[in-house]
Amino acid sequence: MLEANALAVERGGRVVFAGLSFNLEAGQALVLTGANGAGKSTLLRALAGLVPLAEGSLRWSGAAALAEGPESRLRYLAHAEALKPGLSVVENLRFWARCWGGAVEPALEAVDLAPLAGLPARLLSAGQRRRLALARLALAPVPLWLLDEPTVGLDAAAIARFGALLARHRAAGGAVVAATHVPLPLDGAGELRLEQQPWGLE
Ligand SMILES: Nc1ncnc2c1ncn2[C@@H]1O[C@H](COP(=O)(O)OP(=O)(O)OP(=O)(O)O)[C@@H](O)[C@H]1O
Repeated sequence: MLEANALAVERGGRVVFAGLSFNLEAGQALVLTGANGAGKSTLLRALAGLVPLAEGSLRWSGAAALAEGPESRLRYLAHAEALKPGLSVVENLRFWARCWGGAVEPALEAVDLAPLAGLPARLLSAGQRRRLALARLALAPVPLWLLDEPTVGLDAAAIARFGALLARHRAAGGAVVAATHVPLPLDGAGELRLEQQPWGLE
């Protein structure tokens, strides 16, 4: 699905990482680990096409991955939930469903937020906000999910539900790349450990 070859990214004139290569096939998961500042978020942003590559190449394959633009190929969930605080839970999801398609009710059910559907997003707890962000993944299917510390703030039940969502995505041929400092519910995932660059330790 995705072949990353000798990737390098520079930020602020410094090399964040270089020479990173990996392959991701349908159904596979890759967990990015490494110290603070090692470049996990930067790699996710580069895979999402939000940060330019200084070197290397990304090659996509498969009809779904090549269809139209990045929106049909991947979902990127950053640290920030990017919610609209004045809109209710269900209105937030409807906004994204208008962009990407998909059904709102099953997505709310997938993260157990249906009972809070009418609540303004500004009133959600930290874990509920994170669950609403994750609900976006359950809208329209895309081949690749890029997730930055997706379980931060989630309780045990929410992590289990998220694990089920990940498993359904992978069983349907989806792939996952996730940055994390804690174990994730991703059976059989590979690990790519990013090493801190020397300047990051100064
Ligand atoms: N726009 C930028 N300009 C300059 N340096 C940047 C920029 N964005 C990120 N960096 C630097 O790139 C390095 C990697 O940052 P990144 O956020 O990718 O690390 P991370 O591994 O995700 O860290 P954490 O575990 O703390 O989330 C850091 O040293 C950071 O300061």
